Amino acid sequence: MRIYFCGSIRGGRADRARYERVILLLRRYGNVLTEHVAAPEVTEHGEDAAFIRGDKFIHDRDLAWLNQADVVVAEVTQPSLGVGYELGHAVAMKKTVLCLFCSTSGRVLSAMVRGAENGDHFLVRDYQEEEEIEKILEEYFTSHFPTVLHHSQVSASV
Ligand SMILES: O=c1[nH]c(=O)n([C@H]2C[C@H](O)[C@@H](COP(=O)(O)O)O2)cc1CO
Repeated sequence: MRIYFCGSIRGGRADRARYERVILLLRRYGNVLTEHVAAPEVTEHGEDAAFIRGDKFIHDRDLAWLNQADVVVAEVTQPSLGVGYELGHAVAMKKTVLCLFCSTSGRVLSAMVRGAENGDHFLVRDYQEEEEIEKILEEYFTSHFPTVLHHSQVSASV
């Protein structure tokens, strides 16, 4: 199972540590293609600040990964143009998408994300506390990918 995780980078890094926890949990279900989204060395300037390969490289690489992905999981609390763009492409590619939104953040999620919810291939799940994410993911992968081998023996320390 190839998982494309989306989280804000140039939109702001306030939730970076949360992305790290989500990625640790996602590893139970498959290979996370975009682990760099949670990397502490990736600042709000983006990866390019660290690797100097350019925005075109980042864009084309990420769309190729998105194309390969079996599922897209996005943490959408911190608004991000890049995450919105990825979600639009994911819908166009007919990917299965789960968005996670922290309802106690004081933010209101974009209608273009909340309104894309269709009860099936595009879901938005609200949580109040980070601790709820583990259960949300477990329920999601169990119901949407019942045949996927759960790597539950791999203890993700979160
Ligand atoms: O350096 C980067 N590397 C990268 O992979 N991205 C992708 C992955 C993230 O899910 C998303 C973040 O977009 P933004 O930077 O607009 O917040 O875009 C975005 C950037 C910087 O825009």
